[in-house]
Amino acid sequence: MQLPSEVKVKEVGPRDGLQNEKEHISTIDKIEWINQLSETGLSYIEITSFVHPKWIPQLGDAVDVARQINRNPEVTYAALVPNERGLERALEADIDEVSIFMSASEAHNRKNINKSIGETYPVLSPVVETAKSEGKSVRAYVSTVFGCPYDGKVEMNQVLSVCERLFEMGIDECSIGDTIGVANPLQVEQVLSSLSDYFPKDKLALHFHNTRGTALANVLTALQLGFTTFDSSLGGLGGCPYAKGASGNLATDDLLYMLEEMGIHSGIDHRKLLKSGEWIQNVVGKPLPSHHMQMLRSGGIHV
Ligand SMILES: CC(C)(COP(=O)([O-])OP(=O)([O-])OC[C@H]1O[C@@H](n2cnc3c(N)ncnc32)[C@H](O)[C@@H]1OP(=O)([O-])[O-])[C@@H](O)C(=O)NCCC(=O)NCCSC(=O)C[C@@](C)(O)CC(=O)[O-]
Repeated sequence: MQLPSEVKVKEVGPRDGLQNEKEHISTIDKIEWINQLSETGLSYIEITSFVHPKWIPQLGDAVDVARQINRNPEVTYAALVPNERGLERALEADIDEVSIFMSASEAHNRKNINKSIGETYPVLSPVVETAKSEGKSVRAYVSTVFGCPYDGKVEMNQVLSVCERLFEMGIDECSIGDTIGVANPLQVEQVLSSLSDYFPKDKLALHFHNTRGTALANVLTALQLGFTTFDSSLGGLGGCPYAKGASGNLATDDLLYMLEEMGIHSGIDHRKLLKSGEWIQNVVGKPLPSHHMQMLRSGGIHV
């Protein structure tokens, strides 16, 4: 089996993981969690979101969180930004990387950001331009690539067209999202083969959800095709509140186990990561879905 020797894992727990939590998590706890994650060897953490606080109340403290964390110079601190107002707040908070986002399907795009796909480009284009002129790198998410909770199947041409427009704007990386966890390895192979006909593999990341238990199988397929950047959330926390049925991101702890056992280096300390997973599990006050968190709870492993 042909596999890369090294991958980059992008931790999205503090943003994607927490955005769907109903119970308010205090700003102090968010900061403490990000500080812990910053010492695990992760090189990239998406810490919050500068969307409208009415749409995602849990992350309404984005500026305070971003300003008060301890910045480890080895870590890139990123945040979601939907528009120029969000960018103003992100720049005020001195975020390292700006993550814009939109969907490959019309219905999810509208439910999530209140605009059609066509109306979204002119909103995002000045965000990319200003962010770049301020010296920030920009990543884009394309959601619902493998299926939409409202429109169903998403045509590959639509995915390619959205990615092309985003790269034309000047983004540095595009994260391909299985927002509702419907993808399977065969589909991943088909979609990634098409994408790599048009865009360099090292400019694409994979953002899988484990809603139906297929996330790690999808990662393995992507690894075999030479993709090396994966988004994940510690403990499997997370999901998009504007996609019905979207649950659990691919869990960083489970991903890391598989990578390590296959000899693929990520630079992350699994034990420190699990300790931090136990800590945030106590804060959110409910069992986290990852396999490693289940094993910790049952006493099958200890940290
Ligand atoms: C995009 C909007 C803002 C449009 O929402 P809108 O209501 O259409 O906004 P608007 O542009 O019409 O502005 C209305 C008011 O909101 C203010 N406003 C406008 N923007 C902001 C802002 N950024 N921060 C603070 N305030 C803001 C703006 O200033 C204005 O204030 P007023 O003039 O009325 O006083 C809204 O729909 C929104 O915030 N949506 C975000 C929803 C969200 O975060 N969803 C979860 C993201 S997860 C995801 O997408 C999937 C992903 C990335 O994880 C990958 C995957 O799994 O596929």
